[in-house]
Amino acid sequence: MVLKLVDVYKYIGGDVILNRAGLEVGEGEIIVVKGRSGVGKTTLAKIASLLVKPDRGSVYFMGRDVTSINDHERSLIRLSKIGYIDQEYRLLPRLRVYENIELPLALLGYPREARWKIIMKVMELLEIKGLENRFPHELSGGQRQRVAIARALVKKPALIVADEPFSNLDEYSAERVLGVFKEMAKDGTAILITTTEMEAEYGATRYYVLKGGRLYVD
Ligand SMILES: Nc1ncnc2c1ncn2[C@@H]1O[C@H](COP(=O)(O)OP(=O)(O)OP(=O)(O)O)[C@@H](O)[C@H]1O
Repeated sequence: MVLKLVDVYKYIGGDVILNRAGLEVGEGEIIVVKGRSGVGKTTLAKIASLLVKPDRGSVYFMGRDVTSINDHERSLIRLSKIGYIDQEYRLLPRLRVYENIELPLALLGYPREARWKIIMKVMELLEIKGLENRFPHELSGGQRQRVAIARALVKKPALIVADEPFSNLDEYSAERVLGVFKEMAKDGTAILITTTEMEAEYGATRYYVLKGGRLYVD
């Protein structure tokens, strides 16, 4: 199992957002969490990507209990093993597209030549080649979203957590991104996707619905 959440609770401003939520994502699996707006999908995605700690419950990553590890260890795991696609993209505004996508590879010490090859391949797959030298504010919403996706994919993480990754994409681009996720799953990557589309059919391994703080298998 790549990721396992057990009896996770999260309280925000006195409200219980996650109420004994449990979830598993195995190697090569695509898991989709559906839920209406404001139900707690982003909160769940942040816990799944080790950005946020649950108030109660346990988080296991690659067989290890990571619930209480320190921030430094948490950052190292996130940098090397987890690709998080933020709903708001969070591209660095002063860096060009190429530099944004390059950042995780640079931090992981990939040599320049190898970085270039990997980045060009991923940009081609996501159909954003040619935008290398733009700044994030010079992109459309859908292009920004794909740059954020590219940045999460280049390091070939063990787990991808994608928080509403298709929300700004047209049908064609969404299909294309889903195709890339499926290829990565074939290579063993575990993928967790959230969506507000309650009828979504992504050819996933398993669907959950998040409701009242609980996750139900759909
Ligand atoms: N920092 C915060 N302070 C106060 N309330 C918050 C905070 N972050 C989230 N919430 C609340 O927690 C609940 C869950 O938010 P979350 O962003 O996880 O939902 P979501 O399902 O991802 O929503 P959406 O589909 O609209 O993105 C919401 O009611 C939200 O208002």
